[in-house]
Amino acid sequence: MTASKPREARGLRASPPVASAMDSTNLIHQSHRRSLDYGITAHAEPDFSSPSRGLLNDALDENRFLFQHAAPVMETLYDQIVNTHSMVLLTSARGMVLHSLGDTDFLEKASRVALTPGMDWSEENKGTNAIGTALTEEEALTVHGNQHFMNANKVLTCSCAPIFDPYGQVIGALDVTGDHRSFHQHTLALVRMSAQMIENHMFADIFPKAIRIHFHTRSEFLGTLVEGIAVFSPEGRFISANRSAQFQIGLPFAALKAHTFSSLFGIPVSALSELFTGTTPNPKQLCLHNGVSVWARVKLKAQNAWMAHPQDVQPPPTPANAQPAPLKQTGKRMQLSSLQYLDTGDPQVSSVIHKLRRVSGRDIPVMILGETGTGKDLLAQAIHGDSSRSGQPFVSVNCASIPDNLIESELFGYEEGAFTGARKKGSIGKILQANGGTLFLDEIGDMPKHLQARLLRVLQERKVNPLGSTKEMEVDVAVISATHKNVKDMIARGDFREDLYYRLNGLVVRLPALRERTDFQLVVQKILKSLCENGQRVAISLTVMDLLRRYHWPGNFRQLHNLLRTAVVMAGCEGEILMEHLPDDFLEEIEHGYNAHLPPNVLEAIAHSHATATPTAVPSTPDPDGHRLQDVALSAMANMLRLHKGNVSAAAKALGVSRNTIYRKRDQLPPDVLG
Ligand SMILES: Nc1ncnc2c1ncn2[C@@H]1O[C@H](COP(=O)(O)OP(=O)(O)OP(=O)(O)O)[C@@H](O)[C@H]1O
Repeated sequence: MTASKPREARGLRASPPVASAMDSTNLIHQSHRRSLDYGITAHAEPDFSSPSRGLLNDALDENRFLFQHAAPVMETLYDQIVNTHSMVLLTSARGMVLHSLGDTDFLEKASRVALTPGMDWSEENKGTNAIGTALTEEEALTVHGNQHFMNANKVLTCSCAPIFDPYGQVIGALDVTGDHRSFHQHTLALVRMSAQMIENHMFADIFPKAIRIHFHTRSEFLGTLVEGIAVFSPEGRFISANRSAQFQIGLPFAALKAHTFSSLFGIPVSALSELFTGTTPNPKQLCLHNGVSVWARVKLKAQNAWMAHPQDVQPPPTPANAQPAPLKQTGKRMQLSSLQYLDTGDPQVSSVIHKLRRVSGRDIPVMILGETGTGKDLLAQAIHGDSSRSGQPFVSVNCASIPDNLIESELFGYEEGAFTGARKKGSIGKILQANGGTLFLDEIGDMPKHLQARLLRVLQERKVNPLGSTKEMEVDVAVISATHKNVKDMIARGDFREDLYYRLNGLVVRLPALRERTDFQLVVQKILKSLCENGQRVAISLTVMDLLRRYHWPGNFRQLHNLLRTAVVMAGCEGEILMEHLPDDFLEEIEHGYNAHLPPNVLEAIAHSHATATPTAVPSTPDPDGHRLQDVALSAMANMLRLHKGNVSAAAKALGVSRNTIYRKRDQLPPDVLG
């Protein structure tokens, strides 16, 4: 077992701790002393006996979270060092190899065995070596050739970085080991960056329901490895921060625990939803408590919760003709794919997902059509999440929200001093930020005509030419675009370039409006679940569900989310959503005209909820069209009573309401109808 240093002892560093050359010599010295203390002798044969399968399986089970986040990063790291006679290893916090990637041909047979899963590289077992020593010291370091304690390991060069979980505990190590003749001084930097990437991925996953703020003094570093990430409870209590966040805020983890969102960022946490609307809104400038100005992007619980817990999501009912949803294989562990979360049984959505899966990885540009709030942005993120580019950036550009005069520089970037007001060091622009990953062009229908030709050139030639620069830069991005506009009409009017349209529309998919979906009820249940903590689930009355199902939802999911969020607050997470828990403006809208298709029992319930919610305000001022809901309900009752010659039971039965409902309204009904 490795001795764990208290987190604060490591001080404030923006990236994983790494030992300087001098420190490194000291560390190796100390490690040699420890190796002697462990009773290891340099010339002894290391223990390379096969580990028990059970032990390895237990370790894999115990480290599933680490493995899941590290495996994709290991692949990327291996791509960088391929052909260098090296291997990438992931170990547990105790130094057991969990996973290895690479070709062992460069090694003697014994060393080959040493790098297989199950082998123990703790200092106690192998003396000084990069894995064991990095885990003991909680520092990234290289142990090269003769620096190894055991003679048998002196043929190796190893660079290793510890991996910390979001609570500051070392949970494993990432290592590149190779033939000592193939030593490269950049290897350690690569390993450190990869370890940081794993840590950031874990951050994103471990606090799905919290508020996550990503920030950096330079906006172009948002979404990169060096961004600060801090996590707060919905009430603004500090939960965790990565190393870069601690560095930028200037406080260690222990001191941060006494802080809140507002004490660190100067604004109340409640202001965030106003400030950061949309799923990938533009970064905003905030001022830290120490006066440093940072660019920030925020992930709020409600935006992500829906997709956060695959284990919470029941598998959708699979339509008879649909193929079984694919599972992503990550080493031993199977994961549901992001697209799968969105497949909740509506046949139109299932067909969209089916088509998207077929083109996945084929470099075919996807265009998503759909009304506002139908989930285009979420779908784009899911496509990226399921693609081989998922470890790379997903960069979203909302062409409608950037002023015309800024969109060019936002997209293509600019060189220092390219125009008045340009930032000192220039900006790389969104297209280059997305390099290797996915560029999501939201509201593409709003792209100014004069920039369409430039965008087309980038997509055709895969090169970007930042403003004010003579250099062209190669770029590799998957492109997803979205719009709620009818692009074909725009082409006919000459507002959108046809050639750009054909470049973007490799596969066109349309998301149905919420009112068209057949899985409405399931979707409501899932959203409700995501709005409550700790597995609590608020119930919803049949009448309310009926009303929601019949409503036309012009704002689609966005509107439904907002409505349910309010209703859950009103009803409480252990309660039941009744009519009186719905927002007044929604009920008013229904009263004022959207009641044509509502059955009487729903109308009655609405009237009743108003009566209970605002007893004194019932039929004060009728609306201009004279269609107050109260009036509609009363006249329906009066008509039915006339039809049944004053027989209350028969009228109530025909209306689908109780007799008491009619009796309660007796005073407001015309006297002749009750017989
Ligand atoms: N299938 C879904 N189930 C539950 N919530 C969803 C679903 N799709 C989208 N949402 C939620 O609805 C909101 C709007 O989604 P999104 O931004 O993806 O829509 P959009 O079509 O891109 O909107 P716009 O056209 O206005 O940009 C978000 O809060 C998102 O989390």
